[in-house]
Amino acid sequence: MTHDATSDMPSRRQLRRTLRQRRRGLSAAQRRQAARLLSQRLRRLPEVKRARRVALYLPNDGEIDPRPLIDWFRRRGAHVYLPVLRPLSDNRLWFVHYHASTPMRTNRFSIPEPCTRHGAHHARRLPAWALDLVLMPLVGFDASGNRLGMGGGFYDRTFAFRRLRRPHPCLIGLAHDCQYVERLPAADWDIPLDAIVSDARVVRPTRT
Ligand SMILES: Nc1nc2c(c(=O)[nH]1)N(C=O)[C@@H](CNc1ccc(C(=O)N[C@@H](CCC(=O)O)C(=O)O)cc1)CN2
Ligand SMILES: Nc1ncnc2c1ncn2[C@@H]1O[C@H](COP(=O)(O)OP(=O)(O)OP(=O)(O)O)[C@@H](O)[C@H]1O
Repeated sequence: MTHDATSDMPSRRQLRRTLRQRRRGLSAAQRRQAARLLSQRLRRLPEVKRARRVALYLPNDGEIDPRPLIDWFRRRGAHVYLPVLRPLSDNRLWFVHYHASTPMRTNRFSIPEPCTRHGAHHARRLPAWALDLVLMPLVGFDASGNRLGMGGGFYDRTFAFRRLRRPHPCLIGLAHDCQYVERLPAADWDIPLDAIVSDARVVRPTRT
């Protein structure tokens, strides 16, 4: 009989369902407040202050909203990028420069993303390794800094190279604090994050 430390925990699928419901259940006022607190917390972190090329995301499915940071980054002369699903469906992400007049389209998950068909935007596309900082969405996080995502493995695949080439880019998961669980069942392919920041805490992973 096989036995492992995660066998008595709810499955990743069950956890995803519960935690996604939980974040979607927050009121508009709670979301606004959480986004404000998150932004204040992030602005104090040295790796955030230092970053020149930053990827964030447009919130979907109750995710905590990183958009209050966009103007702050721009004022500091940093460039902001958004994830774009790579065509040919290899389940990896590209990052495309994002500003007020960036042409957008919705991807197959109905999330808006910069439209890369627009010729001028090809040049504004960065591979993942060229970023300084990636603020990534998550569904669940735990005290050791493990991350549970939407289940597509997009971020895991895109940043798999970082196992070999640490510490660049810096990876920070963002969450509503209600997405915290004491212990997540980790998977072999999970990429280690440098920190997870919520409206109420900063988790620095304990493993190296
Ligand atoms: N805001 C945001 N952008 C992101 C991600 C994310 O998690 N959040 N991603 C992080 O990887 C990538 C997209 N990955 C996603 C994976 C699954 C679903 C999702 O909603 N799945 C639905 C089924 C939707 C459908 O098939 O039409 C579901 O599971 O219920 C969304 C995004 C890239 N962009
Ligand atoms: N580096 C990788 N190479 C190949 N397959 C991978 C890699 N990372 C993850 N996968 C595959 O992707 C699938 C989804 O992974 P997982 O459940 O960890 O996604 P997630 O981290 O929750 O999602 P996301 O990163 O999109 O937010 C798994 O079936 C896994 O086999």
